[in-house]
Amino acid sequence: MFATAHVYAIPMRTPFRGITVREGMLLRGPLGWGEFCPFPEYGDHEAAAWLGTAVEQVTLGWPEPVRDHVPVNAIVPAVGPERAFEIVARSGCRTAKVKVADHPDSLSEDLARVEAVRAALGPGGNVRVDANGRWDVDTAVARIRRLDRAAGGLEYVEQPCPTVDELAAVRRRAGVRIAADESIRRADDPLKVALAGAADIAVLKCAPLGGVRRALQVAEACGLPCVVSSALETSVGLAAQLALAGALPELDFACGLGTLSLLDGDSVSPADAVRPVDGLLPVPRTPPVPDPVRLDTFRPADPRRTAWWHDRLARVRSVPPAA
Ligand SMILES: O=C(O)CCC(=O)c1ccccc1C(=O)O
Ligand SMILES: [Mg+2]
Repeated sequence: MFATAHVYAIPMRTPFRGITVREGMLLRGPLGWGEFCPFPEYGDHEAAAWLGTAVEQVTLGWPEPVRDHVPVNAIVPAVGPERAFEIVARSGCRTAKVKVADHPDSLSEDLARVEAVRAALGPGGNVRVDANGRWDVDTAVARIRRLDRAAGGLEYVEQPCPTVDELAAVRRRAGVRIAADESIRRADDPLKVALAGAADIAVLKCAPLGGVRRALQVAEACGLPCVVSSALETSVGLAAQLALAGALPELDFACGLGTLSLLDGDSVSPADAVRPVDGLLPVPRTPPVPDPVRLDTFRPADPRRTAWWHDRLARVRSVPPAA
C-alpha cells in the first residue's frame, strides 16, 4: 500500500487558500484506492488523521449510506464579480459559498462578489460566506450586516472569527446563523459544550477528523446540523467525503463537495469524476480508480517533491494512532 504510493501535483485553476498546485498521494489497498493530501504546512500528527481516512477507505470501506445523492454548493473563490456570477450560473447549484475576508480591505470586493452571486442564483437560492476566521468580533458584526444586506439574506457565515468564544459573541450580535469549521476538532473534545451558543451548524471534513467513522462520531457528539466540506481532494478523496455525507443521519444543508472545478485536472477519468450534475453528487459505494494516463501526466515535475511526499508518508505512518 505504501511502497507503491503515487505522488501527484495538479495545478489549481484559481488559487485557493494560497495554493496554486495541489499535491498529494494516492494509495492502493485491498478495497481500492485512497488519498493522502494533508496541506504541506501540517505537522505529522495532524497528517496522521488524513492517513487514517485513506487507510479506512482502502482496508475497511465505508458505513452504509442512508441516501443516494447529496446536494452541493458552488464554491466561489476570491474572484471578481463577473467571474463569480459565471461560476455560480454555470454550476447548476442552488447554494453558493463565497470566500470573503481574503485581505483586510476586502469589504467592497466582498460585497460586489456576494451581490453577483445572489444575482446568479435568483431569490430562491442560498448564499453562504466563509471568512476563515479572519475577523475580530466587531469587524465580523459590522461586515456580516453589510454582507447580509448585499446578499439579500445569508444562509450562514462560516468561521467569522478564530476562537469559539468569539463565534459565540458574533452569534449573539449578528442575527445570522454561524457555522464552525476550523473550530471543529476531535470527537473526544467536549464538543457539545464547546459549541453551545457558538454555532448553529458544524462543518465536517473527514480527512482531518481521521475518517468517515470518526467524523460520524463528531457529528453525533456536537449535536448540530452538519455540512460536509472538501479539503480540495481529487475525486478519490472526495469519494470518502461523499461517503460521510451519504451516511449522516440528517443532512439539512448543501455540502461543500463541489471543489473539483477548482483543480485543473483529476486523478480519475471524467466518467468517474466526483463532479456535480444539477447540483447533486451520487453517493459512491467504493472509491473511484485512478486513471494511469492522468497519474503519469500529473507526476510532479521536480523529483524532490516526490521524495518529500514519500518521506512524509514514512514519518506519518509511524505516528502512534489517536486514542
Ligand atoms: O466548503 C466548500 O464549499 C469548499 C471547501 C472549502 O471551502 C475549503 C477547502 C479546503 C480547505 C478549507 C476550506 C474551507 O472551508 O475553509
Ligand atoms: Mg471553511
